Amino acid sequence: MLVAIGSDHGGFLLKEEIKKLLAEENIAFEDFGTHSIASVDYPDIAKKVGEAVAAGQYTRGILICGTGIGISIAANKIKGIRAALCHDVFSAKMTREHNDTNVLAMGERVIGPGLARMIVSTWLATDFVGGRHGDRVAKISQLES
Ligand SMILES: O=C(CO)[C@H](O)[C@H](O)COP(=O)(O)O
Repeated sequence: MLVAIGSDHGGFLLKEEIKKLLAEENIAFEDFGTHSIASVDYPDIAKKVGEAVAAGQYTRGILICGTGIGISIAANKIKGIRAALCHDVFSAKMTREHNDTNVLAMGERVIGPGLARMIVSTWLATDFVGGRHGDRVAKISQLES
């Protein structure tokens, strides 16, 4: 498992918290920025992380902005990316089992670090179940061509 993580300024503090979690769980990661609370544009970060994941250089991506909405919309424009905005543990589990999502998005201005940690741990630990869900994910991929 190799995780690409990134945020805009609105998600910077939560990104730093999630990096601590990844280190605690011995999960390798690379930080694609931003590296301070100075204002940046979230599509630029989504592009860096999304393209790295879509290219197969990283197993999964984690993206954080203020709400998680903009950065997930941007990531989902990249071919091969299935990004899910999750602010609860149930959705984090189900989006891995049913949607095989390869990017998790969250909003620092929406949830606290404790819940965010649980969401990340659940999302990283949950496998795609395949079967009928595989057929549906294949149909999502067909929408890209
Ligand atoms: O949540 C976001 C996008 O969905 C951004 O983090 C948010 O729009 C940034 O806003 P501001 O420039 O006012 O800090």
